[in-house]
Amino acid sequence: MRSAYRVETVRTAERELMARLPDGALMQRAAAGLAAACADLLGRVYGSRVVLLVGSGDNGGDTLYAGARLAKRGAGVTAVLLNPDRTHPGGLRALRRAGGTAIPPHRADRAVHRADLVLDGIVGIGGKGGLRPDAAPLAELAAASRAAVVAVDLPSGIEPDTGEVRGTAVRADLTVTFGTHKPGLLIDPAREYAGSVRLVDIGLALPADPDLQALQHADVAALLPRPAAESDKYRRGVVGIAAGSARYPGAAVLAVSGALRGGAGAVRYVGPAGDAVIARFPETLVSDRGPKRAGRVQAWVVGPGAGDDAGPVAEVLATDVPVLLDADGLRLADLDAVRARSAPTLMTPHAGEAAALLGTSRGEVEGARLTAVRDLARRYDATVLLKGSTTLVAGPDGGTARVNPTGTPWLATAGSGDVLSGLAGSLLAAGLTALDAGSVAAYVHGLAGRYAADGAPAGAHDVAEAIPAAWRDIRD
Ligand SMILES: NC(=O)C1=CN([C@@H]2O[C@H](COP(=O)(O)OP(=O)(O)OC[C@H]3O[C@@H](n4cnc5c(N)ncnc54)[C@H](O)[C@@H]3O)[C@@H](O)[C@H]2O)[C@@H](O)CC1
Ligand SMILES: Nc1ncnc2c1ncn2[C@@H]1O[C@H](COP(=O)(O)OP(=O)(O)O)[C@@H](O)[C@H]1O
Ligand SMILES: [K+]
Repeated sequence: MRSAYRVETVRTAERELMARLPDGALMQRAAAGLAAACADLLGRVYGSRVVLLVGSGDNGGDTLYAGARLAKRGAGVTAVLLNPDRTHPGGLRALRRAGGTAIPPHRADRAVHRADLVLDGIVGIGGKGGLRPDAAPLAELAAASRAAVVAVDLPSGIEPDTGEVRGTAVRADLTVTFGTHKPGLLIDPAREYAGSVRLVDIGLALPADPDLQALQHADVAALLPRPAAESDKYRRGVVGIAAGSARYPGAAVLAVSGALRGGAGAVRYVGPAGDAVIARFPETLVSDRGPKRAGRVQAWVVGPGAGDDAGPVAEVLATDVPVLLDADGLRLADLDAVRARSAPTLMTPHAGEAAALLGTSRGEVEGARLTAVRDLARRYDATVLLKGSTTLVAGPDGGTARVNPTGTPWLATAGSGDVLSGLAGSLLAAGLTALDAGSVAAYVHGLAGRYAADGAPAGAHDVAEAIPAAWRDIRD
């Protein structure tokens, strides 16, 4: 499990640790880890040209001490001081003692241009909003140089708690972060500014419940349903798919294709696309008499390709089993009916659908995904999986949210969301909680997407066909 904590929590943990350690010890741990990561990146430290962009807080302090360590190993180190009078005094002293030099921002051009490595120590977790006007040009200089850029703790200018980028921010090749990941490092758009992320342990004791978690192979493996010796198809769970329409029969086929590979013992299809479903998947139990009369299921998926027929959506919402609401179903569902449910509801909007539900724009949702997914979960009293370049899952209780670490932009292909909804519905029927079903489905689907595409375009049905390989890979 990879965990991320918001700034307030990090600050508390830092205070507690600092109270037990000699002055400056924590900063030395951070600087040592940072210098080691820079040395790895440089390959050869001796003779390299390193430029430090130094703001007036402790983020600048870390950077100066790391610069001093690199200077001692023979690097030529130049610090650009944004605010010379308020620079971390100990850090600056250490750098000078090690042979480094300091220059004002108006002389930064030439130094950055010639650098092999630029360290961004402008601002860390003390930052708010995009970079200020005096700092923004330094981010632009770093972007224009051929140097590798290492962000110290986080790329200056991003919002650490949310991953929003509201103005100019530094674009890094590598971010060396201290103590714990910050949510923003894992969520687009900020994630893109961070490059690859390396965590340096500084000994923080953090609470049990992080703000954000990314499942990894072992976590997913432990959650995947596995038939026991005495299983039968009903005990493994039956998933009902109420999807497709005369106009969009393919959505039904794709949702079923995901459901058949998601661990339920049987898939029941209800709707007008039964012929298309049976032609492709003869193992499906098909009915056209509506969800209420379809027979017992352990979870429903409703909405993909449903068109404008609100009837099945209302029928499914009135049941007492878990329901996954997707696509047209999101638009057709009555807010009060969702809120009134006693069994779990999992909603799976993409950014456009989330924006429509929240009464905002797609851009707003994509710029502040964590805020959007949490708002929706609270408003609908449901678990929400927000799809896109970063997939997030949040429960209605405001507890730990999940961020999906797998996936590929090749998944942005028509119908791949239908496969995801079938897969997640199947996991719900197999007994996973809504949060686990959503995050496990996103993980497997993201991996299947990578296998299916393998660097070339793939269709949604290819993604469904790659699910068993992804599953096996996770299991092994
Ligand atoms: N507190 C601790 O014990 C430790 C802190 N560490 C470092 O300390 C950092 C936090 O230090 P601080 O609390 O001093 O805060 P920062 O150094 O992150 O930021 C504060 C400085 O940035 C300026 N600033 C704020 N917003 C800005 C913006 N939008 N544009 C430009 N400048 C802006 C402020 O005026 C202030 O001078 C961490 O990110 C980490 O790098 C590490 O040394 C580990 C230990
Ligand atoms: N840029 C992207 N990077 C990674 N995954 C993406 C990206 N864009 C979309 N996806 C994924 O592709 C799938 C598309 O689902 P959706 O938008 O519902 O499409 P459709 O309605 O055509 O099925 C989702 O799993 C989503 O997370
Ligand atoms: K920084």
